[in-house]
Amino acid sequence: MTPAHATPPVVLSIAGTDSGGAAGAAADLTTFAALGTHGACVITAVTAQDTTGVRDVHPVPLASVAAQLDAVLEDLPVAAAKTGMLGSAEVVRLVAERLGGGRLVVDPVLVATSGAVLGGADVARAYVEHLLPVAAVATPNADEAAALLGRDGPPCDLAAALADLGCAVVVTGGPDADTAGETCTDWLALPGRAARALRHPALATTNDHGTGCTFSAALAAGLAHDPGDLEAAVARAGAHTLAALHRSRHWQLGRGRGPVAHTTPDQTQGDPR
Ligand SMILES: Nc1ncnc2c1ncn2[C@@H]1O[C@H](COP(=O)(O)OP(=O)(O)O)[C@@H](O)[C@H]1O
Ligand SMILES: Cc1ncc(COP(=O)(O)O)c(N)n1
Repeated sequence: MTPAHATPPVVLSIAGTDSGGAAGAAADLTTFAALGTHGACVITAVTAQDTTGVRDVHPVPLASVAAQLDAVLEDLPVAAAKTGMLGSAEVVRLVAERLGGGRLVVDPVLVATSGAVLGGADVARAYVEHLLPVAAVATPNADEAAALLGRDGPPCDLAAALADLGCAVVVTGGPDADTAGETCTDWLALPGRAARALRHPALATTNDHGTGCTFSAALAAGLAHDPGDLEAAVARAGAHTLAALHRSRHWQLGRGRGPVAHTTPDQTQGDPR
C-alpha cells in the first residue's frame, strides 16, 4: 500500500454521470479514492437517473470530450484508465486513439441495471472494432458480452470469444442459478486461453446499482498500483465489490435498486466492516 503522504497513482475515468450517485463517474471516483489513487474524470454524458431508471441522457459534444482528455493527458501522469458509459461510436473511437495500448480497463456499458439502453448497436460495433483490440482488459456483464458479439451463449464461451479480439476479458455475473443464488461466477479469459471460473459468495441484496462500475474502477486502480499482475488485480477488484455490496445490503435508499456502497469502511458509523 502507498503511504498516505506519498503521491498517489493517477487513474482516469471516462464515463457518464448518474445523478443518483450509484453508477458512472461517482462510482469510479469514490472507488479510486477508497483504493488510494487520485481520480481524474472525463465526462461523456449527463444522465438524469435515480434508483428506478434513466429519465434523460444529454451527450457531451465530442469536442468537449476531446478537450477534457487533452487537459488530463497533457498534465497528469495517468497510470491507468477505465471507460464506463461512452455513449457514441465516435467517443469510442476517440478513446481508442488516445488511450489504446495503455493500461486501459473497458467496461462496455450498454444497458443500465434498470434496463435503460446507454449504448446502441453502433456503439457495440465500435467497441468490437476499435476499443477492445487496444484495451488491456474488458469487463462486460453477460448481457453486454452477448450484445458485443451479436449472439448468446454460455458466459465462458462469450469471454473466450471476446478475448480473441486481443484483450483479457472478465465476463461478470450476478447470483448463480445452479447454487440457488449462493454464489456468483465471473469468467476470466486471456487471449488464446480457455476461460477460467472465478466463483465467490453471493449476497442477497437489491442494492446493486453501480456494481459493474465499482468492479471495473477497482480493477483500474489495482493495475495502477501493480500493472504486472492482472489476475491479482481482478481478485482484489472482486473482493472490493463484494465488501461494498456487504456494507449496503441493508440500506434503504430510493424506490428501486439502491446503490452499492461508496462509503469507505472507516467512515461507516456503527459497522466496522
Ligand atoms: N449479489 C451479488 N453478490 C455478490 N457479488 C455480486 C452480486 N452481484 C454482482 N456481483 C459481483 O459484482 C461484480 C460486477 O458484476 P455485475 O453485477 O455483473 O456488473 P454490472 O453492473 O455491469 O451488471 C462482479 O464481480 C459480480 O460477480
Ligand atoms: C452513467 C452510467 N454509467 C454506467 C451505468 C451502468 O451501471 P449499472 O449497470 O449499475 O446500472 C449507469 N447506469 N449509468
